[in-house]
Amino acid sequence: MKEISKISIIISFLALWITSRLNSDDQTLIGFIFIFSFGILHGANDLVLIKNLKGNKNRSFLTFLGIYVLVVFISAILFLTIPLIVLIIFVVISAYHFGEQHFQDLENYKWTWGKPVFYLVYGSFILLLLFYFHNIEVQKIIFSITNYEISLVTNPAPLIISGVALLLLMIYNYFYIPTFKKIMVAEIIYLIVFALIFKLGSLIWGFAIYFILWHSIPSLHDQIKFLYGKYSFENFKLYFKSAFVYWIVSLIGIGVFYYFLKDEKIFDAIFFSFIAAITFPHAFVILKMFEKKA
Ligand SMILES: CC1=C(/C=C/C(C)=C/C=C/C(C)=C/C=O)C(C)(C)CCC1
Repeated sequence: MKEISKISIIISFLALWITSRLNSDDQTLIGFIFIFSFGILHGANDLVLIKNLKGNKNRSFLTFLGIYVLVVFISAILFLTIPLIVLIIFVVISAYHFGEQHFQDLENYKWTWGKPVFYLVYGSFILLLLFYFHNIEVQKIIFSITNYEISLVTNPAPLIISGVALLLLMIYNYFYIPTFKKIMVAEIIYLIVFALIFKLGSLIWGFAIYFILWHSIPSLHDQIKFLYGKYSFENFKLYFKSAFVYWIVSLIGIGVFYYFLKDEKIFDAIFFSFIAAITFPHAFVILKMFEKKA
C-alpha cells in the first residue's frame, strides 16, 4: 500500500468517527474549510505546472496566464448560457480526473483505452455514490445551476450501471493487471469506507473527505514530485510559496461573488460553478503532467 494511501485511510476512519460526533451544519462548515484550503491549493499551481511541461519552458508566463484566464472566463460564460451541457461535461471530466489521480500507479493495459475507461468508471461510481445518498440536495443544487430537474439523480440506474461496470473492470484487472491484484482488497475497503462516510455525513462533508484526502493531498504530493524531484516538507513549502498568490486570488474571487450575490440559497450553486470553471484547465494540466511522467 502506498504511504499516502495509508495516511488517507487512517484519516478517513477518523473522519468516519467524527461524522458520528458532529451535526450536519458543522460537518458542512468544516467541509468547506477543507475545500477552500487543500482543495483550492492543489489547483493553485497550475500555471507553474504548465510552464514546466516539456516544450513550454521557453514560452512566456504571461501567455499561459492569458490562456488560463480566457479558459476560466469562457467556461464561466458557457456555464451561464448552456449550464446543463457544461455541468454534464464537468461531472464527466471530474470523474476521469478523480480516477486518474487514484489509479495513477497502475501499469498500462493491453488495450489503449483500458486505463482511461477504468479511470472514468471509477470516478463516475464515486460521484454517483455520493449523489445517490444525497439525491434531493444534489437535485436542488443542479436545479439552481441549470433550471432543470434531473430525475436521473434520484434514479439508482446510473449508480447500478457504473457499479456493475466497475465490478467487471476490477475482476478484469485482478487477472490481467498485476499491480491491481495487490491493492484489490484495500480498494474494496476504501469503497466501503467512502460509502459509509457519504451515507452518514452531509453532502459537502462527504465530498470534502473524498476530495481532500483521496484527491487533493495525493495530487499535491505528485505535483511536488513532478516540480521538485521528490516530496519533502521543504518542497511542500516551495510549492506553497509559489501557489500562495493564486490561492489567495481564488479565495478572494469566490468571496467577491458571494458578497455581491449574497444569497445563501444559491451559495452551493455559485460555489460549484466556480469550482467547475477552474477545474477545466486544471484537469487538462494534470493530464499532461501524468502523460509526461508515464
Ligand atoms: C458534489 C456535487 C457536484 C459535483 C461536484 C464535482 C464533480 C466536483 C469536482 C471537482 C474537481 C474535479 C475539482 C478539481 O480537482 C454537483 C454535480 C455540482 C452537484 C452538487 C454536489
